[in-house]
Amino acid sequence: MTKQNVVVSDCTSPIGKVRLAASNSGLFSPIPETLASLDGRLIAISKKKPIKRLETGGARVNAWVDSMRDSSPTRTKSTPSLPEREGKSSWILRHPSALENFEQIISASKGKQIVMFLDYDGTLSPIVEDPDQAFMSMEMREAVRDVARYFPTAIVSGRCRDKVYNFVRLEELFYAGSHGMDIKGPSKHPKSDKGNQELIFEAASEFLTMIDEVYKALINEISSIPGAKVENNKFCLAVHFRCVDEKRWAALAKQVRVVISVYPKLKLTQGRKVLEIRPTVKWDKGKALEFLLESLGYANSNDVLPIYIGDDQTDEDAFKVLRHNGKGFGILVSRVAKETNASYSLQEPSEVKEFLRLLVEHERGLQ
Ligand SMILES: O=P(O)(O)OC[C@H]1O[C@H](O[C@H]2O[C@H](CO)[C@@H](O)[C@H](O)[C@H]2O)[C@H](O)[C@@H](O)[C@@H]1O
Repeated sequence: MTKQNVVVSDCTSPIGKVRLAASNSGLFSPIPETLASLDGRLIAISKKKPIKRLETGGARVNAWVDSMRDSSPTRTKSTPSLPEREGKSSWILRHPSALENFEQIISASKGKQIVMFLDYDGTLSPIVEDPDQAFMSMEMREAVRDVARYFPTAIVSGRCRDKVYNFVRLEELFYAGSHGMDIKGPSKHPKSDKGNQELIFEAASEFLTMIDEVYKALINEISSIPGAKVENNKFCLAVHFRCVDEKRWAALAKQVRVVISVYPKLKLTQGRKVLEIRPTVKWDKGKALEFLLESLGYANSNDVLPIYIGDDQTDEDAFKVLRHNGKGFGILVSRVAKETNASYSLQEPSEVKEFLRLLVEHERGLQ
């Protein structure tokens, strides 16, 4: 790989500081276990399997490669076709379509303020090989813009906040980048209890230098692996292996783990064909969701219905918060059945767009 393959960050410097305690949580990644049916399609059911952090031995590397292989399950030839399957999936019964159950969601929102939380990659934009080309469609952008007219709306992404803003380009939204560690609100938002004061929050400012250091080390280390990319997401890093030959995944995983093994305050997690390096702060998309609800004046309120739509493992933190608080709904975007704390499901970004449109239509009908 040449260094031109390396994605260079366009992120800016820190604004404020919030110090949080470090945690040493373990790593979990989805391992497909069995197959079931989802609306007539074959689906692999994933189970979380704990993986110990930062060990670089052979068995551990194999475990990592297994979970890397399964981090974005796709249908293969060995997968039975639609008619080959029988029976109803218990998964789809537990996580029914948010489109087919739209009325149920609407009736739960009666007398409540919907607050919309949207993940970016795989939710608003389709998954593509080049992370810099993950554009959302004009129609999706319109749908998000319309939703934000009626409901406070936040984009919650693993990406650097500036980068995700550059993809979405809607000033009226809240943006939580770096998996929620970097939050900025619109300069004016009537619902915010901060009034017209701009909302800015950073959960891991003290890690900026470390992340930058690791970024440089990783660029150097993985430059020999064709297709590998490091993306600087400001408070975290993403090492992409979507374009790396599977035979090289073990080498890549090992190199990444060797680099971060000298940084005990960083942890390694997985997303869709991506290894993510994050500070061990107790902050995630779930905390960002709570923070934003509080900023909007809805802490401990029963008058709010948060809806969070996301496709990835890191979105589970937000789904968990909603489930735990018994308020609002998580909606998982996935074609395959996964262990999830989401209440509903949607298959792909086009269904997300449809769902957003239905919400807007419904709200317009009320006015
Ligand atoms: O929280 P998200 O907004 O979903 O961000 C998670 C990661 O998304 C991006 O990577 C993913 O999408 C890429 C473009 O479709 C794809 O090439 C990659 O394989 C996916 O993992 C983003 O590039 C990462 O920085 C984010 O952490």
